[in-house]
Parts: sequence; structure tokens; C-alpha cells
Amino acid sequence: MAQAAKIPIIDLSGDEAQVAHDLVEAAIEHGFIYIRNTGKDIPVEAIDDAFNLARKLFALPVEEKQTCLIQKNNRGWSSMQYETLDPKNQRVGDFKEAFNLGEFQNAKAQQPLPPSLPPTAEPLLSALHDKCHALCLKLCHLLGLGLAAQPPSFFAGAHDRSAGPSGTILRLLHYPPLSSVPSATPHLDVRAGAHSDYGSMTLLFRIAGQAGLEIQTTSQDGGSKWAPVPVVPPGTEGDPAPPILLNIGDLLSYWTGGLLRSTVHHVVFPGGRGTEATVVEGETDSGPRYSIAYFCHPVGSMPLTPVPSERVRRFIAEHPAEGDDNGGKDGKVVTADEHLHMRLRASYLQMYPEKE
Ligand SMILES: O=C(O)CCC(=O)C(=O)O
Ligand SMILES: [Fe+2]
Repeated sequence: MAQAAKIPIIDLSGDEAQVAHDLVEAAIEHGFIYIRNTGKDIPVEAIDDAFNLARKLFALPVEEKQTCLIQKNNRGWSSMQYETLDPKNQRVGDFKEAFNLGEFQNAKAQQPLPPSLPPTAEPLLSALHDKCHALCLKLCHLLGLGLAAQPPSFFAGAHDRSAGPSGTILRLLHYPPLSSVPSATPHLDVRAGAHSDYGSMTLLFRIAGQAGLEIQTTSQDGGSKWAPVPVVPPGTEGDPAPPILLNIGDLLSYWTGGLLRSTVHHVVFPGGRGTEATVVEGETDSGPRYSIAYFCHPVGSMPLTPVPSERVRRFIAEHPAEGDDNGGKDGKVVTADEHLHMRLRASYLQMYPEKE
């Protein structure tokens, strides 16, 4: 049995300085952090409602979902196998479908929604977007404190929605059961290919009992292996909802010269590729799987210059080659939007058939 990933669990209601310190250390060491969900930041009901809505949405006829087909703005419905997160190592696309929701304006979606969804869908999704954004701002504030950024509001300011639009996406995900995708071969194919996330940070909501997510960990001998990430880690069983899984994305890693870790992860089938045994006790991966990811991005025009923090400056001086190469040529600073579009081009092969 593969060992479950050792990911720290943080309770945001603790002493602020201590929480900020623990968050930064976990972001450096692991890149993945469980945020205990006591229902204060994101009400449990809001998460349950969103999952119920996701079930309804993905069960709609293909013809209706097709009216919302994903566009180059990264919004809309991405059909089964449309996305390939790890094109170098996948023979076919991811066995998942997704619905990407960009930023709302005055609680109104700026993209088509399937017409037969209930009228409650739009306000519900808009409210979840807002709650997730507020939680990310809180996490930005804590990261600024923990890294002693100057000013400490550096990250929060870069994510201030009043400063302009961003590539932030709330994504509903559906992974059909293996039994309904006969063309999939578990030891060759994946539900979501290996990747790191593109934005600054991701909040991931999962359903207790539904296995499949694994992170890549580095062992002491320098080799890497896959470790399953339990939905309900020990100590959180009595909480009103499973912890929210926070992970650092490429932007934050780049911004900190590689100090904060953007960890590679994937979602596998039962007995899936690269795994010894995927299933964590109490979890199953034979049924359908749903998850909801909130990919938080800074304001799109934000230049990704290194974070003004003494710790980051020292790290960069000691590890000049660690930073993620974000595609900027000759040390040219790229913006958050430029970085995002570069990544999207690499994973939506059908949308971008040729190099532009
Ligand atoms: O569904 C999951 O557990 C993870 C999804 C994910 O990694 C992603 O969409 O970036
Ligand atoms: Fe991801």
C-alpha cells in the first residue's frame, strides 16, 4: 500500500503570527496544506449545494453542455478527454469533464450557463466564487506576514479585484467511473494527468470517500514517488466538512524564486498508473468522482517580479536556478496573464492545434 502523503493540517483560527509561520513553512516544504474546514470561511452548505449543482450540470444532455463549450478565455465546458494535462506522457486526454467559471460581475456570470439549470445556480456559484476569493485574500495576507514581505499586503494587493480582471476560475470537475469509460486502461491512462497548477494558489474541495488524488513526493535518495492524499486526514474526522486542500501554484512559486513549492499532482483510476495501491482506508475509487477547484490568479496585468521579502531575496541568491522558468526570455518579466496563456496552450491541444 502506498503511504499517504504527509501534509500539514492548519487551523486558520489560531494565533495569527503562528498560523502565518506554519503556512509558509508548509508551503516551502510540501506545497500542499490542509486547511481545516469549520464552516467559517466557506459554509459547509455552500460546498454541498455546489456539488449537488455539479451533479445536475454534468448529467445534462451533451447537446446542452455543448452550448457552453470552453473558449480561449478558459471559460465553459470542457468535454471528456478534451484536456490533456501531461501531453508528453499521456496517450489520450484526461478521463474527466469540467466546467470553468470565470469571474462574475454583480453576481452575473460573464459566460453562458446551461439554460436548464435551476435559477438558483447563478447566485450560488457567484457566492462560492466570492467566498473562495475572500479565503484566498486571507491566505495572501498570511503569506505576506509569514514571508515578512514589504509591504506585508504585497500578495493581497496583487489579488485585489478592484485593480482589474484576473484569470481566476472556479472549476467543477466530474470523473466518470471506470465502468463507464471502456476505452480507459487504468495502468496506462489517468483521470487527470500529472501537472502543477498555473495560478497563485488553488483551493480544492473533495467528497469524503472519493479517492484518486496523488502528489509527487521526493524521497531521501532523490527519487520521486506518488502518495495518495486522503480526503479526510486523521484528526479532522469530527469537523463539519473535509479540510479544504490548499496548494501553491506556479505563479507563487515563480514569484518567490522557487521558495514556495508548486507540487506536481495527478488523479488516477483504481489500481492506476504509477501507483502501488491508490486507495486510502475508507475511500473508494470505483464510483464517479466529483471535485471543485478554485484557481486563484493575481490581476492579469501584474508583472511577476520577485516578491519584496528578505527571505525570498536570500533564497534566490543561494538558489539562482530554482525558480520555475515561466517562459520569459532573457530575464524579461512576464505578466500573470502571459504566464497563464502559455500554460493553457500546452494543455488544450485541440483548441491550439498549431504553435501561434
Ligand atoms: O480533482 C482533483 O482532486 C484535482 C484536480 C486538479 O488537480 C486540477 O483540476 O488542477
Ligand atoms: Fe491541479
